[in-house]
Amino acid sequence: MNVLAPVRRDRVVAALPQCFRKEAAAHGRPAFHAAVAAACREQRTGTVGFKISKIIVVGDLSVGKTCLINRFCKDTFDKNYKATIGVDFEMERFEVLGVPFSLQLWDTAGQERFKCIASTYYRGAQAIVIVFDLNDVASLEHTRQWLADALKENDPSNVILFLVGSKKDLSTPAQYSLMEKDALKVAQEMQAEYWAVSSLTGENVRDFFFRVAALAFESSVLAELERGGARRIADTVRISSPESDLYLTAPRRKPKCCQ
Ligand SMILES: Nc1nc2c(ncn2[C@@H]2O[C@H](COP(=O)(O)OP(=O)(O)OP(=O)(O)O)[C@@H](O)[C@H]2O)c(=O)[nH]1
Repeated sequence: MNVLAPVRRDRVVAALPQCFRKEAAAHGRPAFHAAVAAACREQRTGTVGFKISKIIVVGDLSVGKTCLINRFCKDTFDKNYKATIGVDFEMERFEVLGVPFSLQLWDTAGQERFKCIASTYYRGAQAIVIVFDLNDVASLEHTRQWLADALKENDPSNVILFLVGSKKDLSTPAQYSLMEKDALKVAQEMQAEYWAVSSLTGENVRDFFFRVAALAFESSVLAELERGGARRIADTVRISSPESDLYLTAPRRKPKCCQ
């Protein structure tokens, strides 16, 4: 018996959502990986349809992590600041290329005194979203430390990274373009995909989370195909090497700032 409600029609992903800036994108492909599209068409996605993908959202206090999640999940915006104590999470169900896929979005505390509670929830993330305030250069500088802390609990070769500038509505175009230059440099250094959003106006918020869902889904299907392929080969010839076409995704190096 299916006890879950059907996926909302506005959470259906039928094509790969595009990146925000080509210079700092997880990949520049215009469409889903061909192997992923074929697996979905032929219903060969294994356990991916039952998977809940954990996404952690980290960054300095008051940069707008809670507002970002609330804008997407509840379409609300609160102008009053209420610190997150420890962690909180929201679930969002999607359908990607016809396959159900859920994101568990973990909102973590940015305040130093709650950080040790929050960091105990970092483990097992499929994507790390590091948020900074586009109007506060110190919050951008601190993103390297947030990434280093989050990677202590996760395998750097297996997570997708996003660097998100928040409160875009508060910066003038001139201020924004200056900040974006620095942010792109940091994103490239981290090998993170860069986005700029406003939770007040909603600008880019939906596009951003759709991209997160799509990339997490794509990497889950690729991992499933690799596992399936590896099992089949192990049954016969017992060969596997990173050069073989079993490895559909290139293992990512540890970001320079965390070496
Ligand atoms: N103008 C504007 N204000 C924002 C935006 N996003 C968040 N804020 C404001 O920034 C303040 C902090 O937002 P939160 O989402 O609570 O920040 P947080 O990062 O979750 O903070 P911690 O829980 O302490 O880590 C609040 O007063 C929000 O109203 C935005 O896009 N535009």
